[in-house]
Amino acid sequence: MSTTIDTPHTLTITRPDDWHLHLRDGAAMASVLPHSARQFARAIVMPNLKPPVTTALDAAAYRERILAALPEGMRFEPLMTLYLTDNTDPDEIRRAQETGFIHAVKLYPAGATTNSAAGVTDLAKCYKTLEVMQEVDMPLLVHGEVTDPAIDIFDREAVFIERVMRPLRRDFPELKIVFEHITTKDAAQYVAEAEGPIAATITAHHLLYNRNEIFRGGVRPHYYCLPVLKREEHRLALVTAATSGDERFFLGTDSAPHALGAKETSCGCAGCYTALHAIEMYTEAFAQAGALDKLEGFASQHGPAFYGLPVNEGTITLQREAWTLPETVPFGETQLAPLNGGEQLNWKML
Ligand SMILES: NC(=O)N[C@@H](CC(=O)O)C(=O)O
Ligand SMILES: [Zn+2]
Ligand SMILES: [Zn+2]
Repeated sequence: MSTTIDTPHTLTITRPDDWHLHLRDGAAMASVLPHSARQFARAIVMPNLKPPVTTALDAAAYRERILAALPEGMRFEPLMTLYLTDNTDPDEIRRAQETGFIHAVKLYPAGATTNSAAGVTDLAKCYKTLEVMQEVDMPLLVHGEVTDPAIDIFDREAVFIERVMRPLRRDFPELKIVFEHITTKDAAQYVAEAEGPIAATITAHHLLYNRNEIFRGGVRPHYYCLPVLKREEHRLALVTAATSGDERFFLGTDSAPHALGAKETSCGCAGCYTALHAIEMYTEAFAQAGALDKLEGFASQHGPAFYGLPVNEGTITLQREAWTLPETVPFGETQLAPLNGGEQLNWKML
């Protein structure tokens, strides 16, 4: 770790939010929710449940289950999303907008990632719905990878920009878009240079690790997520974007819990569980870049500005102090392994 001698020992920032989070449902959700609520005041909650959250009614019920699972004394506001399908009714967008608690609609290209089978097969089928989203100012959140099996897995994000993102933004120039969990210099550059209402979330693991981590001394399934970790040059471009102070880039953990047995198997699920220690991971990444002064903007200010929400009241404090993460934590009836389980971290939230 290259944390230098003049790095401060404590850092206090406005309480952050997580603009991309998987909470799952039921007992599993009840296990992971307190981890996010410890650090974040709010989170954009992904709708890729089984079955997916496709209507305002589904989202209302899911929101109630989340609030009911929140431990006494903890405060946390789930910002709900809808899962876009080929058949999403444009009127559903108006209903969602009227709720006040649905803040975005999520595009999963069918087959691109975990629980995306019900996703969009052809964006042309969604144009009427996208028109209404643009009209009512409902953001579209995008898992930006093509699903064409002929495209190398490491190129799927860059190809998505050309095949999907550019035509989409040409046809809907006023539609608010978040390019979720960007992993390449291509995406960072595209967002930094694009005109109009586009932003990107960046995960802590894509700031800290490159693809070597998946194969360090053997296959390490807990480092496998989608979009998959990329080369070092891409990681460096993400660090540059996140620490630039550019309002278009903000925090989204993409913490994606899967039971231990679903990760450590012959065909393991995609997803890194980072909700346990996300803000400490981000702090490490910003400290390594000598950019701790840019963390508050990225973690606490740029996201609310994009979504048109107030910045949180209250603060959190991080201290430079070594602590060891548990190897596993409960996950409903079973266990899950957090990323970095059993390893030491350099920062601790007080
Ligand atoms: N990121 C992942 O690898 N997995 C996510 C889905 C997603 O965000 O693409 C999940 O739901 O498990
Ligand atoms: Zn995704
Ligand atoms: Zn995700």
